[in-house]
Amino acid sequence: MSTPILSVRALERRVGNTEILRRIDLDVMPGEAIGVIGPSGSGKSSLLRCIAGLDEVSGGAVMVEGRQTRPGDGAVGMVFQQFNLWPHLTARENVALALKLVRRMPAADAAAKADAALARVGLGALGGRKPAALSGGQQQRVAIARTLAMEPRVLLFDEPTAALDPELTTEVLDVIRDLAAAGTTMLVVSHEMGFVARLSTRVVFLDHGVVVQAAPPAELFSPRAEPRVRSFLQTYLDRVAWAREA
Ligand SMILES: Nc1ncnc2c1ncn2[C@@H]1O[C@H](COP(=O)(O)OP(=O)(O)OP(=O)(O)O)[C@@H](O)[C@H]1O
Repeated sequence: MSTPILSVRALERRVGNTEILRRIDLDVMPGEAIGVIGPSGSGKSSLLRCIAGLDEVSGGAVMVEGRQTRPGDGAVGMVFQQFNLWPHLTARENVALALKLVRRMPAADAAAKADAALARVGLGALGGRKPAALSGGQQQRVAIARTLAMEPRVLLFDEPTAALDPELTTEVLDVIRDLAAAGTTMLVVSHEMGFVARLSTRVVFLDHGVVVQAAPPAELFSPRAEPRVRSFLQTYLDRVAWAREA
């Protein structure tokens, strides 16, 4: 029996009187891709941000490989909706920056590692370009390479395609799918339901800061799913049906 790579235990986040996350428990096995879905405001981003140590938790624990995570330990890496690349730096320099500043890696080693990370997202030939000379999809792939280069044990994606024009989402989703196929452990928050259904080993449905159901996609995306899950997913099916008719 393998042991979880990520354990979330009774995780709570409160801001004032608002309970944002209520005793979340989640064990993620090595190589799992966990889709996180749920209504707007249900706590999806907060869950990822708490796992990454970016939001303060009010109770509980986040452990990676049995050790409680600490800010800056690099155990968890996160990719955001916004790419946040430095406009004056090339793709390679953007990826290498944290390797030099945080990991204290010599410049030549950091550049080589950045090139390897860019190659993994299909941008091996574009390391010398600045963000303005890249498409939105390519910029997001640079942001993914930047996170990969730090070699986190667990990768978190928070709406990675939400800032992209629809025609640019596929290339980013393909990169995430390839990383999952290569055994990267990941949690993905996305409204791309078809992608989540195909990618995930399990899908977690959050509502009001509570895990309503966590199950393989075939169970969650089925008529037997918990009623709240079903009615949420129905809105997506309706939208697809509407688009077909339009
Ligand atoms: N710093 C904060 N202070 C107060 N309330 C907050 C704070 N951060 C988040 N919230 C609230 O917590 C709830 C969960 O927010 P969160 O962004 O995690 O939800 P979400 O499921 O990711 O939503 P969406 O799909 O719209 O991005 C929301 O009601 C939000 O308004």
